[in-house]
Amino acid sequence: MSANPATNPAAPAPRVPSGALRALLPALAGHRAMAVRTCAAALVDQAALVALVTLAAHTVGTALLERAAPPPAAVAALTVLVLVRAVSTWREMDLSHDLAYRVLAALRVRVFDGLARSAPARIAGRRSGDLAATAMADVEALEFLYAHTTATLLASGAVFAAGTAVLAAVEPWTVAVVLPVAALLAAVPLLDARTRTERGARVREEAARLSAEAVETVDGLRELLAFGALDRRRARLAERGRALGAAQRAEASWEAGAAAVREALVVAAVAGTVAVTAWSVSAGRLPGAWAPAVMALALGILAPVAEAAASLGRAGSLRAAAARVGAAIGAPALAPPPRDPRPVPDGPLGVRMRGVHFDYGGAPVLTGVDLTVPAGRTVALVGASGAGKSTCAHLLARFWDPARGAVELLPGDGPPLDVREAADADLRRAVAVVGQDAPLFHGTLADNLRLAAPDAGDADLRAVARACGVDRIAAHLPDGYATVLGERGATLSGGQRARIALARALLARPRILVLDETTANLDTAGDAELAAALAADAPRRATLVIAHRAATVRRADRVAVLEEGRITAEGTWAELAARGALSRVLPGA
Ligand SMILES: Nc1ncnc2c1ncn2[C@@H]1O[C@H](COP(=O)(O)OP(=O)(O)OP(=O)(O)O)[C@@H](O)[C@H]1O
Repeated sequence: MSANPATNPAAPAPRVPSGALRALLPALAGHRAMAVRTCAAALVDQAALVALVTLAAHTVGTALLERAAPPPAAVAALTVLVLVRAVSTWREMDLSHDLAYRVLAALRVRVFDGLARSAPARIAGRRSGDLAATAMADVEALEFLYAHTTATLLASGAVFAAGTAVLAAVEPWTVAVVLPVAALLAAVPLLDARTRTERGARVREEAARLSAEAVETVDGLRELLAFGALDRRRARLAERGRALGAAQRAEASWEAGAAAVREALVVAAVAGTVAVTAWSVSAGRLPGAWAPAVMALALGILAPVAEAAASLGRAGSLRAAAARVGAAIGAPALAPPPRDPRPVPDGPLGVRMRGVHFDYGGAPVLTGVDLTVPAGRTVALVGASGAGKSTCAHLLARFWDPARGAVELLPGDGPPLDVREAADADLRRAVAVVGQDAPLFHGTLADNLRLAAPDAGDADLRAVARACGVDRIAAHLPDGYATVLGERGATLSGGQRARIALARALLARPRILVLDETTANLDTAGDAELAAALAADAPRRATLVIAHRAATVRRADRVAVLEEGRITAEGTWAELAARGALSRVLPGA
């Protein structure tokens, strides 16, 4: 079993870059006016409370000494302060949460943009549950930072400064008690900032792991059941849950310790203030009636400092979440948008890979692929499993860029256009890739078909659906094309999903179509039916077919063999079969 940092204190703590919290603060920039209003409300809220307790203490002290009812003006002022405090508390909470939720909504979109920009390689390297944790739980955790920390810190600082000035004017010795206690309160979260960050990072990491395991388990429930692996998986989930619990417990007990230290400091401040005030009264420096007010003011300005110190401490444990969100937001684009995008010319298009080298950060996958699919032609790409065929498909659609070489669009007239320079929207309209298990989305069958062509009319939709056999699927669904498909199309068979995925691509009328094992889930008759659907307007597009099935490959105009990272043979089926170039990659050819 792997060492668990939450249960094994010797394990290296997750590394969190410094400045992670600060790096996210510009997210407030778009909401400056609201942030200022939130800080103002927090300031009024805290100031009203300090004024209220100070005035109340003074009123009671005076009434006791003079044995007289408090004057109506003092009662009225106290009433007003209670009302101001009530309204400002409501206003501060309302504004701070409004601000926090607006910022979080914008952050979620930016995290999604970052993932989309760096997908799909990034997604391949991380588990989807982990990504979901980043996008949702980490962003959610930051609510505390935006809603509670920033405004609390500023307001308590201002109230403390003003209160200290008043104390200094009335009885300077009380400042000698208040200042060191406030300094210690502020220092506690700073002193243990590093370990606090590490503990917070462990909690978030364990939560992300648990989320990844849970998503994977639910996704693979059928396989786990079929292979009798459910109990083992359950035990693993329980272990992950325990690890998360241990990390949370470690964080909570430290938090409890920090709270106890804060309380002890406040108690010391109470004792010190009582002693100093008594001494001041007995020395005749302070009128007796003022003593309760001075004590109330001293403690009243320390309470927000203690609260701010607690917020600062909790914010420190959010550093890991902030770092992950920041990393997702700042993820570099794997296919950066062109600086000076060029439109993709109208008319027929071919596509060419020229000297393409590519790797996923490890061993080279493609080492100089030269492959041309002319407009109006169909080329089949064959190769052993893992040879890099899907990688070629993804490069053609510009999910990634080659390390060396180029992918070029070949217009009927005019020079080749490097896909790195093509306007993204034009490129997406021109090129479609249909994989073996293209995911469907929660929504109606018609919505799924219109994914790439939202404006396609009903007549076009039905014609394409008929050609791909999707009309027969719709006929068996309760509401036909208006039937809501389950998440990822889970209610459909693999072959049905393949038909819908192909119809979805054809409806968008791509000029370059890449079929990556699209019909692998279909029987021979289904494969032939989809081939006929494709043949109908094959002359008006360039088609690259990646397949392991001989019948599918045979229909192509030309066949290219991908081996050891490059094209080792190319020609018609008959030519290659005669040379024996296909037998290695297509058994029986
Ligand atoms: N996202 C990824 N990150 C890292 N390595 C990857 C990634 N995708 C593919 N690979 C690796 O790149 C190599 C080529 O994979 P690719 O999917 O292109 O092969 P393929 O020829 O399409 O295989 P198959 O016929 O089995 O689908 C393999 O070694 C694979 O493990």
